Amino acid sequence: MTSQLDVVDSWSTLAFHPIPVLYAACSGLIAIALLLKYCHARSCSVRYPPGPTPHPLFGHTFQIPKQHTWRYLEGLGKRYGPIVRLSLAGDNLLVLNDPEDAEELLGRRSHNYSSRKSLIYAGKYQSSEKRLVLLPYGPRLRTQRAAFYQMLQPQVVGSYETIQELESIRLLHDMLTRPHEMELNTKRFAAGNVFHLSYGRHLAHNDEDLKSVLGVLDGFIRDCYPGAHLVDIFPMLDRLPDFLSPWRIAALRKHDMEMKASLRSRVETGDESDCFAARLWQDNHMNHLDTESLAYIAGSAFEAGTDTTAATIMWFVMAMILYPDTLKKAQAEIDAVVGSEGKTIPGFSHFRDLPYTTCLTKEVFRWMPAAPGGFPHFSDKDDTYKGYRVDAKTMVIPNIWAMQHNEHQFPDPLVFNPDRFMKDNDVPIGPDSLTEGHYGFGFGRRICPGRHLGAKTVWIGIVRLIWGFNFLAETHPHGINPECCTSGITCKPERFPHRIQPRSQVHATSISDAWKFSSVTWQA
Ligand code: HEM
Repeated sequence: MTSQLDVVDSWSTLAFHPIPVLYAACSGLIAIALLLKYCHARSCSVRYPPGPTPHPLFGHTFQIPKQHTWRYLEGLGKRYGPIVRLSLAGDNLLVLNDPEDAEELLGRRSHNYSSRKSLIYAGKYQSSEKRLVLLPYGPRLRTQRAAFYQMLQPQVVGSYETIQELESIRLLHDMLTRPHEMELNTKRFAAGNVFHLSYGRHLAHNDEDLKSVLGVLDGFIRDCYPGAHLVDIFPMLDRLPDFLSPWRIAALRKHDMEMKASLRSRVETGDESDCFAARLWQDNHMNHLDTESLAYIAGSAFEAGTDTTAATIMWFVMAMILYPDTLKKAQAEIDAVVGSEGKTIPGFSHFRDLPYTTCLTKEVFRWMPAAPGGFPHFSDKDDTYKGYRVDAKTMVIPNIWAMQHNEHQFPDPLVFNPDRFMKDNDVPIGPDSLTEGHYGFGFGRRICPGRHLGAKTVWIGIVRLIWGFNFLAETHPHGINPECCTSGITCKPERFPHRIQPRSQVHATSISDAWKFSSVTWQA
């Protein structure tokens, strides 16, 4: 009989015998090899999304055009399918041309797709990593967006209507007295609204405030352009000392200037004013934001709200010249509500009586989106989607242009046709509906926090312009081409020949009277 001790002994003898050891080692190696093979097979079955063949060194950097990139990306979508992969200056890009994919990745999977690519020049130094638009996903972004939400949620936005109506009287007056400065008039209107809401006072009449606001804005947009600063392409340049990095000193100087300008506006605003900035400071016991973050929240409203709003109104003017029947139909609708004599200017109280004009506003957002290429989101972790592999740190581009010019959802997409929103239950019921049915305000946790305000600003501007003016082509309308537009984060029409005329002398007098009255109100 074998004792227990013998069994243990025989195991140990067996264990150290060379043949079984060799056997065990071989089986281990075979298992590892099989595992590797399995992993490899798996990684092969999860492939990257399709796209054009990249250059071995530069990827697609020199294939992607800088002008009207969204149209090129739309073309890739038609060729390779709605999800396209590219690489640009060392970054992985995932282009989404279909809203369903954007809603899944940027919406339902937003925990992974809500960051922004970090920018050393504009983000780290110029903004001290506190500028909302550039913040990566995390606690700081959540706090800043919560503060924004407190100020810009639909219920609160209702209380800004008086300011929006006042500022739109200025727009009417500017179009009456300076019809050739359409672009500047729309920018003054857009910036004026956000300035008034943020700091409780209107832009100076001599355009000094406007020029400084637009100057900061243009500079910041340029600083964020891909490739604008070498350090954002080669981050190791950030390790160089200050005396070899003049760009760093320049970025820090811009930061100082921005802080000083914001502080000046804050001092001029005062605590008692009922405006965005004053409320932010008053409610800060809830948000616990430092002074720089507070300054950037108010500043972000300008950066993101001025160009987008102005561009939308410029596209509206072009649409009215190219599609005069839609203008006539909207004028008839407005006249039926406020009278055709030109004595009563329509306002927010008429919203529910103006479904066609409201659909016309939505169609402007769809026809020529102000941010056609979307704002890129940035992913934090590896993911798989529809059998495709999406690496961590991929820049995800929601191509709003392609989504809003999709034949299936929007037949004849290049045609400006407000009736497409007048179908059955789609007739607008409240101001919230302005942001629905199109994708012009982005997606998921980074969706535009100013959309309710921005959409209503555009609406009141459009409704009142339709009420008061006719828009005519200086030459034949065929000379006006919506494809002639700027390229960048926002897209607006290049200068086009146009004439803006009051509909009648009574309309003109009503505008002048309203302007005199509102100037008194402003000074009061
Ligand atoms: C017609 C007007 C406007 C349009 C078309 C528009 C469009 C957009 C779009 C497409 C985005 C990017 C969303 C994304 O990343 O998915 C965005 C972001 C943003 N918008 Fe607007 N916007 C408008 C007006 C405004 C206004 C009036 C404000 C402020 C008062 C504003 C504040 C912002 C801010 C702060 C962001 C950045 C949000 C973030 O990064 O988390 N926008 N907007």
